[in-house]
Amino acid sequence: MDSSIVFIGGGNMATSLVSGLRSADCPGERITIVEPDADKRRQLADDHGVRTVAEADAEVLGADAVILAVKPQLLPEVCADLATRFADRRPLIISIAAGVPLAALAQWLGEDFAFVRCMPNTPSLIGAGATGLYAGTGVTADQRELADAILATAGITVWVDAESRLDAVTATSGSGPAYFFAFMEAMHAGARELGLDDDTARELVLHTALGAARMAIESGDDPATLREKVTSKGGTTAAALDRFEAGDLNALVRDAMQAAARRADTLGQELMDDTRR
Ligand SMILES: NC(=O)C1=CN([C@@H]2O[C@H](COP(=O)(O)OP(=O)(O)OC[C@H]3O[C@@H](n4cnc5c(N)ncnc54)[C@H](OP(=O)(O)O)[C@@H]3O)[C@@H](O)[C@H]2O)C=CC1
Ligand SMILES: O=C(O)[C@@H]1CCC=N1
Repeated sequence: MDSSIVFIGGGNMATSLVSGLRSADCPGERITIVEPDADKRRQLADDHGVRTVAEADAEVLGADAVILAVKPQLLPEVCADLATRFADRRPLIISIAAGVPLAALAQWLGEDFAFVRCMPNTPSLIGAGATGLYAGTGVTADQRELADAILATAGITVWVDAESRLDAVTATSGSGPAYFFAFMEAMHAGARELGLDDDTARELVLHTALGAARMAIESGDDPATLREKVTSKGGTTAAALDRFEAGDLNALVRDAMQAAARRADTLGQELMDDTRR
């Protein structure tokens, strides 16, 4: 890829995406990270061979794509500042901020930009990410291709045809890694309680998670079929799954995901309300 890409914010997600881009042979000199923290700038430059700057100027913002990778709560202020720094060139703006609607970005940055809103996840760091994307009006086919190419260096990409679906993507794959990590934590604790030492418990849990995910992807069978294949009648798995059912695991997961989706929705609304005041 030879497009020039600028990240606003050099935190966890920007690092994950830069790592994907560099692994896909995107030249370091085509990537600029705007990050106020000097230690982070040094680390990013050392680890990934990219250009880093403390503040964006018109030259930096004259790139092909500008990726907004700061916390949603900082976006109104960051965008208001950026809006004064663009020259005439209008790069594609790609936002990875959870919950922030394109209407809010247009309000803060200006209506004359093309926007793609997306939701990546942290496994992007190792090229195993999953990203949902939505293209706002005015995004050209080339810009859509560029956004897809950038995010595809970090894993799979899926496009949704309604912006509201990104809240569902956020609740599924954006926050999703944390659900699986929480489950691993719980299993790790459970294995220790059953008498396994810490390292053994950890190794068994992590490789079980990896094996289950790989099998679900590589076998093509759906998870319900794979679950049934593990579950011998009257056996140990049935004993455990019965406890999940007694605790209504399905309802709990549904409820948790709905809470995440609702939070994505209210996060954006709160920011828009704050900046209208
Ligand atoms: N974490 C996740 O799993 C996911 C996060 N997201 C979204 O990604 C975005 C970034 O999240 P994440 O990477 O976790 O957050 P981080 O806090 O790790 O990164 C944000 C970075 O932006 C820097 N920053 C602060 N102010 C400015 C500024 N004015 N100009 C440029 N950079 C600035 C921060 O520096 P400092 O720390 O010094 O303030 C920090 O390094 C969020 O909007 C989040 O919703 C999307 C998908 C998944
Ligand atoms: O928790 C959050 O708000 C961000 C968005 C998805 C994952 N992390």
